[in-house]
Amino acid sequence: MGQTRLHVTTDAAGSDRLFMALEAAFEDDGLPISVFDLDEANGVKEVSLYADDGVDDIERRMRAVMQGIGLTAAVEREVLPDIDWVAKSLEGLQPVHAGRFLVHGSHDRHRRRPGDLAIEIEAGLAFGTGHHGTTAGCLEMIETVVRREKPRNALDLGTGSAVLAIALARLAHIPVLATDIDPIATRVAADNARLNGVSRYVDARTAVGFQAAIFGQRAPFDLIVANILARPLMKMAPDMARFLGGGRSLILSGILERQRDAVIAAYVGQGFRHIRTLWRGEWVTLHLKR
Ligand SMILES: C[S@@+](CC[C@H](N)C(=O)[O-])C[C@H]1O[C@@H](n2cnc3c(N)ncnc32)[C@H](O)[C@@H]1O
Repeated sequence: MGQTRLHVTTDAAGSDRLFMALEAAFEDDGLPISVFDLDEANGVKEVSLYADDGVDDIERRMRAVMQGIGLTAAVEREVLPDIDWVAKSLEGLQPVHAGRFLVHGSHDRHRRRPGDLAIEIEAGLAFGTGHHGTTAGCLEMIETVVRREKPRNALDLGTGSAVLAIALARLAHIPVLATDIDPIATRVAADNARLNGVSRYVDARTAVGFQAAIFGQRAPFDLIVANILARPLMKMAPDMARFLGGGRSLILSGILERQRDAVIAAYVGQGFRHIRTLWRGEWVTLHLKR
């Protein structure tokens, strides 16, 4: 059966509140939630929650969440076709440049230019085609940090398609532990590492946060990159401090501009200092050091 998208149209302030409230309410269900600009000039946004089954119950809970934050708006449904829509949507996507990196699909191999560090990402079920501001921000930050610090082992936590792990491997030729909570993402990550000729560097594993023995075995890391979301990243601050080597760099993304100060504060509390912020749309990417 296809997936159902439950969506609500609202203004910018309403979409922020709804996104956060849904994130909190559905955290344990692990349902994807997204915010999309319907009309950027007029601040009209659409918040979507994707459900595979139990849609009536999820819609009821979604309405209760909206009631809880005093948001009155219609919840609409769209049954998504049972086709590989990710593949379909990627067919039309343009390659993305971020620093020296070029992230592209197989159909755009001919558009690589000399000097590009090309990363080919096949259409798949995992997040990370380079088009999102958080991925592009991380790619840019990775280029700067790797050039300056020459890390010798790295961790990409929340690897998705492995786009960042592949970038690290291609640029620095170093072992990268690439972990994700989602076993499908981990499988896609390993496939993409193979496709890009870096499987000897990229070790894709399934793990929730830092809950696996492999982290202890591979630590301390010279560089950690984590593009997840602000709240889980704040919770992980003590573990990041534990597994990152002294004087080493951490790149964080998946953070909205308005969450930036809170995330920095959580990390300063663990002995980190803020080095640089990159803004991409409403998203920020942080470079921190310990
Ligand atoms: C925004 S995507 C980033 C993907 C890719 N790294 C990129 O930059 O495009 C976040 C990824 O983090 C994973 N994730 C979310 N929470 C996690 C957790 N607690 N531990 C490990 N992975 C997590 C998700 O499954 C998803 O693949």
